[in-house]
Amino acid sequence: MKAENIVFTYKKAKYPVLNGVNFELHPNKINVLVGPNGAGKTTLFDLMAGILRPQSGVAHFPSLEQILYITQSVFFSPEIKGKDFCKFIRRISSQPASSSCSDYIPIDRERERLLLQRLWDIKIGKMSVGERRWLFTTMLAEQADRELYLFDEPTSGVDPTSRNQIFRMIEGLIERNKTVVLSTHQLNDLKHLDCHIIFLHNGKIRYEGDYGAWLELYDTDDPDQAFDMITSSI
Ligand SMILES: Nc1ncnc2c1ncn2[C@@H]1O[C@H](COP(=O)(O)OP(=O)(O)OP(=O)(O)O)[C@@H](O)[C@H]1O
Repeated sequence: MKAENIVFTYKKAKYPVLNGVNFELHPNKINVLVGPNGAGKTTLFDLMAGILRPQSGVAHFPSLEQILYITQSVFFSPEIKGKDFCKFIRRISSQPASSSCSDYIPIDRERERLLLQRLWDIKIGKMSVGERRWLFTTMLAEQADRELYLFDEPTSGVDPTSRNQIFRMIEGLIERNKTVVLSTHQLNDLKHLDCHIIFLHNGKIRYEGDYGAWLELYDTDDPDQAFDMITSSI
């Protein structure tokens, strides 16, 4: 799965957001899209999902039926409860919807089972931002069987324990040979993960490769410093 020389300009915009973007997704690592606010990460997700089409260049990604794309704002009625959401996701994945909370998270993931139990009878509108994001990301990714998973900032607003749970779930997808791309501004979270970094800035990919090699390139062990250096040098 790769992008070749993608150029994309929004209608009425003076300049292209993406101006000759090339990268190739790594099948066995967590692909992480990094870049400053407004760099075009969400735009690139929309292009990978086929929601937007490039003005030129070629996007080699599966068709939308083979993609699970969890955007920053998944909308569900605030009136439905955690359990209604879980059952709904089961039904649209053509699986029987169980009324038992414990059927939705494997038995060895005790903390996540407790969290789901807590959210089971709470309305989505009354959950915190982080609780809602954890529920949407975990349930959708666990139930849907796709080739490519796109997560736009899945851990934003989520506490460290739940962020870890989301990363464990993502590692599980990779073990099942799924391709995963996520975006994040929390670069320290990536330290202990096997990541393929795709760094987008000023319309182009400025770095693509291993997370450790990226830090070595900037002679630092602080990813925020490497981020600062890459964005100030161009
Ligand atoms: N629908 C749109 N029409 C016009 N311009 C847009 C549209 N959506 C985004 N943009 C512009 O395109 C640029 C890239 O936006 P995008 O949301 O892809 O960035 P991002 O890297 O995801 O940012 P962030 O890290 O803040 O989420 C921004 O300058 C934004 O203002």
